[in-house]
Amino acid sequence: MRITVFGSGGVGGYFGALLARAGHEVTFIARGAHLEAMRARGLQIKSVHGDFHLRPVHATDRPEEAPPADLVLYAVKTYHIPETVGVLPRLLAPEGVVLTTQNGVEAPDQVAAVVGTERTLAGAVWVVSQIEAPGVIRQESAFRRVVVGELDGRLTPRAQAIAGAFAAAGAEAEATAEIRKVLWTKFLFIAAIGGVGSLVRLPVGAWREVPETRALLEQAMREIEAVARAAGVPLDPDVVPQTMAFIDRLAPTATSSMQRDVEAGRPLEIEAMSGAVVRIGARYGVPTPAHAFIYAVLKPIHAQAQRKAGVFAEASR
Ligand SMILES: NC(=O)C1=CN([C@@H]2O[C@H](COP(=O)(O)OP(=O)(O)OC[C@H]3O[C@@H](n4cnc5c(N)ncnc54)[C@H](OP(=O)(O)O)[C@@H]3O)[C@@H](O)[C@H]2O)C=CC1
Ligand SMILES: CC(C)(CO)C(=O)C(=O)O
Repeated sequence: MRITVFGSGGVGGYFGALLARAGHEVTFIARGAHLEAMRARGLQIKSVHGDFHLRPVHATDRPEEAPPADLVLYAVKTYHIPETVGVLPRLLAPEGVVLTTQNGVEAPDQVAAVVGTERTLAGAVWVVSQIEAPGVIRQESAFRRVVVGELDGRLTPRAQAIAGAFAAAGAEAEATAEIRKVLWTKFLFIAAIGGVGSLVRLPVGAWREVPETRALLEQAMREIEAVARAAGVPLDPDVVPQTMAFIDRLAPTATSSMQRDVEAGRPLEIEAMSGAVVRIGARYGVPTPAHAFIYAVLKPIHAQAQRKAGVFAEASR
């Protein structure tokens, strides 16, 4: 397959590298020091599943230099979607599709609004992976799972072929006829633990058994469950106890990526997390006070980090 990775960070860089190692023709769209390092030294993967080094790699910051793609792996953060989504149609071959990888539940529809539902596949991704240094990705989790689905709920050969390509490259991957349910189930987990963890700012073992904090976590999950049901998403009846049990099994040192972003002063995907719960809840008349509170606290922290990131970007030009 001819693949373009748009956003070559923790997710795009890691899975793109796996796919390139498996023999696919991969172009990486990147920028800044990470792009320069990839051009100069290739892309180095440090992973619990084995280190490897792709060299040379085809990396560019000019989308027009990417050959028409059968698959675009779209892996920018959610706050970069508005400024990048317009480029996607130009990256695609006539039968090409975009696979979204973002946390949250809105990216697939944002992409479909630009490239069309028939050219959009939604992906749900489980991995812990990040840019450790320019040109270097560190992948830390035993899990590296991708679930792929059509927005209209059909189980199609193309979704199966793309999941098959990820599986052949080493990931756990499957195609599903229920991608909205999968995305919302992950959302219920990540927006709740990410939101509460970003307020508490301690590893999960320090707060999941504190009765008041546990109650807040459960309320944050129940609000997402209520919004999902109002939106017609058929979550499992016991999705909240299932997710609480999963959180109880996490290593006590675990944190979410949003919590790590808060602690590092990076921008946050807060609009796509609690922001989305509040917005979608309002659309269906579902009250979401816990997420409204989380959103109100984290929104200015995100804004401040974005201002700082803008200043640094300006200074490095
Ligand atoms: N990392 C993980 O373990 C997981 C992440 N996810 C989700 O996957 C999505 C991607 O996350 P992640 O991979 O961590 O994000 P990263 O920040 O690691 O990677 C995104 C990359 O896209 C780049 N980018 C953004 N805009 C452009 C542009 N216009 N041109 C070129 N490059 C651009 C960023 O560059 P720059 O830094 O310069 O902005 C960055 O290198 C998120 O929605 C996240 O929630 C889901 C599961 C796990
Ligand atoms: C929990 C995890 C690692 C699963 O992929 C995740 O998506 C995140 O921390 O944002």
